[in-house]
Amino acid sequence: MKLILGSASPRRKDLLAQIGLVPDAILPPDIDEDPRRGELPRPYCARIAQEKAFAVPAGPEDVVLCADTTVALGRRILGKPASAAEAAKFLVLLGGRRHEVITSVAVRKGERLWTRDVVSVVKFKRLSDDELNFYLASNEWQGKAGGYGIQGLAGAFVTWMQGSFTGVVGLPVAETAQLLAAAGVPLWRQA
Ligand SMILES: Cc1cn([C@H]2C[C@H](O)[C@@H](COP(=O)(O)OP(=O)(O)OP(=O)(O)O)O2)c(=O)[nH]c1=O
Repeated sequence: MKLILGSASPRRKDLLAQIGLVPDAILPPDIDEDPRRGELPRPYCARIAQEKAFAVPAGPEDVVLCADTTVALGRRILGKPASAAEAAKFLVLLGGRRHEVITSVAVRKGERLWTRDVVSVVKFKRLSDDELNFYLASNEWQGKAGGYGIQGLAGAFVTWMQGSFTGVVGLPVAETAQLLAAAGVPLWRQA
């Protein structure tokens, strides 16, 4: 049995290491992440995590771990911004209000699938022009859902949150440990 992390995200690798797990292989999936017309954030996020899990090549006894993180403002999905201008638009939308961060985790062994959606709520302060420009210049918005990373400079914008901090960063470690245990991955074993 091999543990395969199906993710190009360095955060997911680090969060897995936080619970003492080093994958035998890292095989990032390549799937179409465009939302379907009218698709709501949570079903979208769950669908993408599952599609990622089935897109990773693995043997019948191997365990594949994939996740997707989606920022949702009401029914609206804020994905990874394609440009600084789009990141600016997202950050202005997020300023002064609450939004949801959903991370869906999918663990697959052969045809069996274990899944979990972890929903957190994050509140941003209203951003001044200086804060916005400083943040955009940092480039920390790149490759992150909603155009920010709570674990970096944007942590200073977060006045309140409820849920799973590790979930917001990309892999909710408590729920992931449960799913992996269900799939038979040995956890809490002395080296
Ligand atoms: C909201 C938020 C997201 N993110 C990141 C986590 C994810 O890496 C990224 C959302 O994109 P994802 O599509 O979930 O993941 P990814 O493209 O980085 O990697 P892969 O699909 O190969 O697993 O946003 C943070 O790092 N901090 C945050 O506060």
